[in-house]
Amino acid sequence: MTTAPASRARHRLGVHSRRVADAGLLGRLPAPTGALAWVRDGAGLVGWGEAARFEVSGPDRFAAADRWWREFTAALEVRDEVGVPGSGPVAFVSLAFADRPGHSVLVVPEVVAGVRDGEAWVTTIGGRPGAHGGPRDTALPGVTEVRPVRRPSSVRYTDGRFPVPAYREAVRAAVARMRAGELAKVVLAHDVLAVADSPIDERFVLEGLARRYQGCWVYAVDGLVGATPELLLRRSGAVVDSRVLAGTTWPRAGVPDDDLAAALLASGKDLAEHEYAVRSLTDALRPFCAAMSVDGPSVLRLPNVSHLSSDVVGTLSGTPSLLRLGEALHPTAAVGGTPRAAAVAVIEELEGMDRGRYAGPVGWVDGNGDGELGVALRCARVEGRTARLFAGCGLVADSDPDAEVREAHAKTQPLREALEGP
Ligand SMILES: C=C(O[C@H]1C=CC=C(C(=O)O)[C@@H]1O)C(=O)O
Repeated sequence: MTTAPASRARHRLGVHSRRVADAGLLGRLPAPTGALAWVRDGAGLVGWGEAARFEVSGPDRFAAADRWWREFTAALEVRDEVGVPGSGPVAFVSLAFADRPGHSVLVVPEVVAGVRDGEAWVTTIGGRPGAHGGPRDTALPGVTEVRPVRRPSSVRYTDGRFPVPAYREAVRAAVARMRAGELAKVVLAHDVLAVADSPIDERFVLEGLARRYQGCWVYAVDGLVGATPELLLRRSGAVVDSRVLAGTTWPRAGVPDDDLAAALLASGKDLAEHEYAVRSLTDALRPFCAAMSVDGPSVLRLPNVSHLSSDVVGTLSGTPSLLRLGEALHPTAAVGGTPRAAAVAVIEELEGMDRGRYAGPVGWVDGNGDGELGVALRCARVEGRTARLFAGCGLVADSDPDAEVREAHAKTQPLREALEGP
């Protein structure tokens, strides 16, 4: 299913990026819903309004999104006074994990506020060419008021479509299949439903995540809100980089963090999980690169969990767009498994739920094909008073179902905290 872009996109739209004073990012989002964000430690992009939207599903979703974005940007009249990745036209991206049923979306905001290397700018998209304010404008276009951020006074939790007891059984079944040699690794996830007493303000969740999960990419696209520590791929011209995570431990009473980190680095099970994930990424990226290097694993410490982490950097040999590179890489064995096709089939069979955009690529692309795509982890799909939280764990032949249930619970902590507030 492909939805045509808004009819406005057929006319020649104006895009204007200009420098402004840095006034923060998340605090500028004007409304409780419809937030667009990709922010890490105060830098990144936020957007609001909708100049155009593209929706697609199916195995062709990356290519269709890429084609639509190229056509859309080719028809724009761009005045970019900033000239960095993320200035000029930008689309926020959130793609489905699976080929089916899946629902992927690109949203082009009317206004984007960006911060990069201490430099701030605003981009307006969709006005008549040349109609935007000049450098003396101080008010942000498209914003009449920033509505106060609301917090729910209570949140309760209830089963999602794939509750914990069924998840534990699915983990057991997957482990049996791996012991029988059917596949080497698979990542199984489950969901939890949070129900608040009032409509959830996406900005409240984003701000809570940004405060507690520094070093993570805090994101919101079309109601999917989260803070991911994992970067599928960033493209800045000819340079690409990725942060691969797999292999996890979590705080336990009486065990010093340093001991947990040392045990993680020495755990054969976690090192194997990690190695599958790194290899899936590097094998898929290598054909596009003239050079590539891997640094890791080391331990990435977050407030709720610690992960084995490797950073991959490559130099592209051609000029594939970020979306086309994402198509080759997704899903890595950090969210799918090894071999990929067998793992995806086992996920579909044993989870029996639609992951939606959880564990899919999320982030932004610009008019040069640059951008950042994270792996949509530690997230919730927010709709009115409900938020559907997702968490998954990489499994290998010697995984323990009870430990995986505890690990998945630790991975929902960021969203539970952000929904409930301080
Ligand atoms: C699938 C998730 O995490 C992945 C990323 C880091 C570590 C993982 C692990 O150790 O299982 C998972 O591969 C999730 O958070 O839902």
